[in-house]
Amino acid sequence: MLADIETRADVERLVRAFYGRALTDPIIGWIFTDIAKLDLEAHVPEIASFWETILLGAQSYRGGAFRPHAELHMKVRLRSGHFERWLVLWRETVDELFSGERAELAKSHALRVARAFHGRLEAMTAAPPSAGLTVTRHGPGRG
Ligand code: HEM
Repeated sequence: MLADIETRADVERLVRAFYGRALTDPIIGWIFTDIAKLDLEAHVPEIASFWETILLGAQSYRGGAFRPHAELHMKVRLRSGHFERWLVLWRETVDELFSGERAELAKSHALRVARAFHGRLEAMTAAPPSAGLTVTRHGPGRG
């Protein structure tokens, strides 16, 4: 039986394992490697802090997670199929490594964030910032 997510080291292991899949994925890999040119070593501490804050109550994440996705969306439209794929890879990675309450929360929270991101991106596409809207951050800053 697998253990639950307990420490920041666990969170980092999860995040690294996820990117191991995501970066080579035939559906979304190119977005990270060719478009965002993701610097994984710079990115892992940020995203680990995001998940540590949600799963372990660490408050180590400073917020603003939506912004890089809005920037990405301007270059290459992030569609629901991309988010669906992201979620499949995330769930597979969580289930492969962990089991328990926090593992479940990691999956359910990802679904909520993916829906929120996608909804905001679609709204942006309908009325892009160049049409007079400003991209702002709402809520507690974790979205
Ligand atoms: C198709 C879907 C997605 C793509 C292509 C994508 C891609 C990216 C990229 C390229 C970055 C920026 C890395 C950087 O330059 O620092 C990023 C950051 C991030 N993403 Fe995503 N992402 C996706 C979905 C999600 C979802 C569903 C979540 C939520 C669970 C999420 C959470 C984050 C967080 C927390 C950051 C860090 C933001 C920061 O630096 O503070 N992403 N993502």
